[in-house]
Amino acid sequence: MEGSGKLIVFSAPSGAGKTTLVRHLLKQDELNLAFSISAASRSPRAGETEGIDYYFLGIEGFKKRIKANDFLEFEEVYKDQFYGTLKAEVERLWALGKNVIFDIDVVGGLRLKKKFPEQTLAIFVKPPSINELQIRLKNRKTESAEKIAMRVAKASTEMATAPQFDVIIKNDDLKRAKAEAIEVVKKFIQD
Ligand SMILES: Nc1nc2c(ncn2[C@@H]2O[C@H](COP(=O)(O)OP(=O)(O)O)[C@@H](O)[C@H]2O)c(=O)[nH]1
Ligand SMILES: Nc1ncnc2c1ncn2[C@@H]1O[C@H](COP(=O)(O)OP(=O)(O)O)[C@@H](O)[C@H]1O
Repeated sequence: MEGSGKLIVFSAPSGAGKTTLVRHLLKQDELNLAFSISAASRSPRAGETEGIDYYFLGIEGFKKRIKANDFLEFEEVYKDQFYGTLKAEVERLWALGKNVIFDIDVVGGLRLKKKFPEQTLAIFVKPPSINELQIRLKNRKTESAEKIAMRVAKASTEMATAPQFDVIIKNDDLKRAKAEAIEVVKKFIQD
């Protein structure tokens, strides 16, 4: 797969604030970004829309696409919960002349960086602490206590991958983190 667009990857433990930062960047027209809509094996949450937040394939549908070699990368992010980037999605956005921005897990993020080393800026969003992650996920009210525990349990291993990323943005003060995100992405796109 080839294309001239750039890839901006945001990875972090769940609750660190990637979605918040990515949404903010998408509002900056001068960055010419488009969001890579991932495929997911899970069902939509309240407020999520098919083809906007994810392509919700269901577990069987997802496995079919794995067999067909349709993914650029995919991961079983949590037990029995698959997420992945479809090749066709990145091709679609490159064809529109866009730089593509991703909200994906740390393993997927590093895999994309390896596949497209020159074209990719891999950003790790670092939460102030694991305890703060738990508080944010509780406040977000989208996950059951069990699912929060599962996400928090994974956070330490994910935090250990931070040094492999090109940039680490600490998301303590959100306003500052947003400004830093714009600055690093702008610089990468202009270079
Ligand atoms: N490898 C990979 N991970 C993804 C992809 N899309 C989403 N994820 C990750 O899957 C995890 C779960 O996403 P989600 O259920 O929306 O939970 P949230 O992070 O708590 O909002 C997050 O860590 C996402 O970054 C993808 O295409 N590939
Ligand atoms: N700097 C911050 N301080 C406090 N709360 C934050 C901050 N950044 C994000 N949040 C909140 O924390 C929760 C998790 O953020 P989200 O962007 O959904 O994370 P992720 O996509 O990494 O799981 C959301 O409810 C969000 O509004």
